[in-house]
Amino acid sequence: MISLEDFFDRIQYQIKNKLPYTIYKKADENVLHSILQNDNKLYRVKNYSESGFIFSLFDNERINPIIIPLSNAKPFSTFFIPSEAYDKSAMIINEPFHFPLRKVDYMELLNKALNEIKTGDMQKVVVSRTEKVDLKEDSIITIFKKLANTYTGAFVYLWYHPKVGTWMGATPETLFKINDSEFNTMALAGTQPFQGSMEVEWGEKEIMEQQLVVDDIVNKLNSEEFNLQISSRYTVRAGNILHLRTDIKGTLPDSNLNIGELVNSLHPTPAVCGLPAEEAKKFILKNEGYNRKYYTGYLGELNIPDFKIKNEDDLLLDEIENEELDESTNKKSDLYVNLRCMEIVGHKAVLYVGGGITKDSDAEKEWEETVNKTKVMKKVLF
Ligand SMILES: C=C(O[C@@H]1C=C(C(=O)O)C=C[C@H]1O)C(=O)O
Repeated sequence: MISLEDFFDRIQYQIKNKLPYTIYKKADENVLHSILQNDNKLYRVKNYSESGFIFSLFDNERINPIIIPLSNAKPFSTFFIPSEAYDKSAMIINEPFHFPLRKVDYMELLNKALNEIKTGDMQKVVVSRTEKVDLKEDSIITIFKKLANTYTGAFVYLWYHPKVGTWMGATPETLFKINDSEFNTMALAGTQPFQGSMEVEWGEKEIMEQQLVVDDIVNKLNSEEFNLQISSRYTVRAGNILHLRTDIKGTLPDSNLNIGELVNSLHPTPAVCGLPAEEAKKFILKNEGYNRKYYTGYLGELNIPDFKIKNEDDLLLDEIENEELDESTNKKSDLYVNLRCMEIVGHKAVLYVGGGITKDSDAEKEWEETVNKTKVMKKVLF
């Protein structure tokens, strides 16, 4: 472990020298991890046997994820105690939208999606939009620290590559985790604003929308082979909003399982695309009117040695050197869906937000949902 100051000095070095890096903090852990690339090349995943931090587009059919490979990068970790865990009250942010997307355009997209669902074969489609805001704070490190302090229950990350750009987010959604033969994932869908209580009622629309995600994951995984255990559905909080969540866990049927195959069978889940997936994706690419890029893609650790740094007791661990990563170290993968994220472009942030549409959706409410989702990012920007 290195000191917090040393940790951020090393990040500043990367920024100054335009070298790729990522910083991230997992949910409910008090450790910041970083992986700092030694050169400025753009590496891509070849066969998912590599170790590193991966970053994938939503539309990943023709292009493999970017990787910051441990073979050309150094991982560092530091102890980090969030100083401002999220407040108990709902967040109210009254700020003008600087570059508002015309609501009418989004309403048109929502109505088109609804119409397609009612007249065609699609059961669900997730549509989305962007919103551009001016940054008041110039330092992305400061914004990242605020994000990590505020959303202690999320996977919070900052990612930079000179050939791609800067992305940051606080996502509540796991694509999957693999530790040895243990496999964990979740179905997260359905949204309502957090208004001070977790004891809330969910409408039929949200329950059905989330159940579609559960069923789809279970179908794709082959329940018996994975020996799946499925939790009951419960409410989780992600900042100013609540979601429905089901945990799904199992055992990998084959220790040589190709992670790439698993990724490609699960992504994109109906939580970010729709059902049937192909039709929903086609609808999205044709009608959304902008490029999602890495929003609703996936990101995180691929085959990373298990450093077992989770709390203060592990502080004695020394800086982790690449030399220590031998074949016998247990390797874990921990991948997330890129939600509640933004792209930093100059002095502006492009916020990405969306929501699932089913036959029972109300366009006005879906618009409101995206407005609420932007507040997750705006809370740390204003
Ligand atoms: C698409 C997003 O979130 C997804 C859509 C949700 C919904 O429609 O209720 C809920 C959680 C996520 O699975 C987003 O945050 O942009």
